[in-house]
Amino acid sequence: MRVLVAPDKFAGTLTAVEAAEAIAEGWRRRSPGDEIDLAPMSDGGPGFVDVLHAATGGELVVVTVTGPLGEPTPATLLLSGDTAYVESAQACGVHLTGAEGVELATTVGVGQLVAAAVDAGATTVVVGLGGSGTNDGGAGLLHALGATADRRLDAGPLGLADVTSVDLAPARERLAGVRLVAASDVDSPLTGLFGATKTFGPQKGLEEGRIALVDGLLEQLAVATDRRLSLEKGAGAAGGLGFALMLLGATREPGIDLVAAAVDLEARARAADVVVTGEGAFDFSSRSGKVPYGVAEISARALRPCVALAGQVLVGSREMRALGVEAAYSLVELVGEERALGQPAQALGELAERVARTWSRE
Ligand SMILES: Nc1ncnc2c1ncn2[C@@H]1O[C@H](COP(=O)(O)OP(=O)(O)O)[C@@H](O)[C@H]1O
Ligand SMILES: O=C(O)[C@H](O)COP(=O)(O)O
Repeated sequence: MRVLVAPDKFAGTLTAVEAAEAIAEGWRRRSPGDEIDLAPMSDGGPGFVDVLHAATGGELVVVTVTGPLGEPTPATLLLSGDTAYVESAQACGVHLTGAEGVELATTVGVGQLVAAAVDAGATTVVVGLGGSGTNDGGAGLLHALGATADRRLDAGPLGLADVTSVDLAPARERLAGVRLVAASDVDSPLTGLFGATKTFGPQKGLEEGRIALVDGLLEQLAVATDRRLSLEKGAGAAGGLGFALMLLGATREPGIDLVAAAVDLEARARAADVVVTGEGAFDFSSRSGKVPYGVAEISARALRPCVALAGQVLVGSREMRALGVEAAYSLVELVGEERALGQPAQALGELAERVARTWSRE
């Protein structure tokens, strides 16, 4: 039988490519006759450029940008015809900010990446969003592309305090003739109960007691620019980078859909008998545009069952089936947290071997 293996990264332990290989390796141990098709995935977060490059080729160009806390940081553009793909996490990822950085961390480097793509001749720039350690409403990106304001746009959310006017014209001019796409992994609005700060601030190290203040600063940015756009789905992706890109005319596309189209996932799902997806933590946030949910949806369209392998499974079976996933299997449950985190590839292989016992017909 044929198995399509299409996982996301397991954040902090395995890239999507490593996860796919580990699953395949374990599956083959149990069912060596099965044909395995590897399709590592991304939803716009870490791995976005690698996964697209592996699937579609193109030229990789390394540039040095300003990291979220000001340090020089290498990042890679993928140039494919007149389209450039950039991954915001490379320039402002949570791995670059540390626990206390978020209030001062900036997305300047993401703006520099976009500028480098335009300078390289791209007329479409697709910005992958997700896995960020910043929460500046994308103000740094606006700054890097030439926008000005009566407060600092390049000093994280705290720099925005009492901002009342932002001149976007120079940034819009810089991008004249360029189509911008925000490939987002979540559909949160910029602010409020379901906004970037409240939902994703804590995972970036923002203290509970600071959420209202930082959310208020992003609200000031919205009022000074375009409050209506701040309510759009995806405006809150990557700490509000989605919003800043929309201010510059970007259209929003779920990153998972974009990657799935690039790797021709639906046709590959049709050619398979079962689809295996996965990610570090399979939780309810997986619902909003994350890889397992997107892969499950595509599998359903292809009339194929989809199962998920995850570091931790944090949804009940009813929610899981609502997500279109037939069964979800947990690394931590099989081997315990220490081994799951310490030997992730081996542990994932073992889990895949078990899952093949149930799902392989061999
Ligand atoms: N090998 C692993 N074993 C157990 N849990 C893991 C493993 N790798 C990652 N995780 C968990 O997954 C979390 C990250 O979730 P993930 O779904 O990969 O990314 P995100 O939700 O940021 O897109 C980590 O904080 C960790 O708790
Ligand atoms: O804030 C972000 O970077 C994302 O849009 C949500 O974060 P996650 O993809 O790391 O969960």
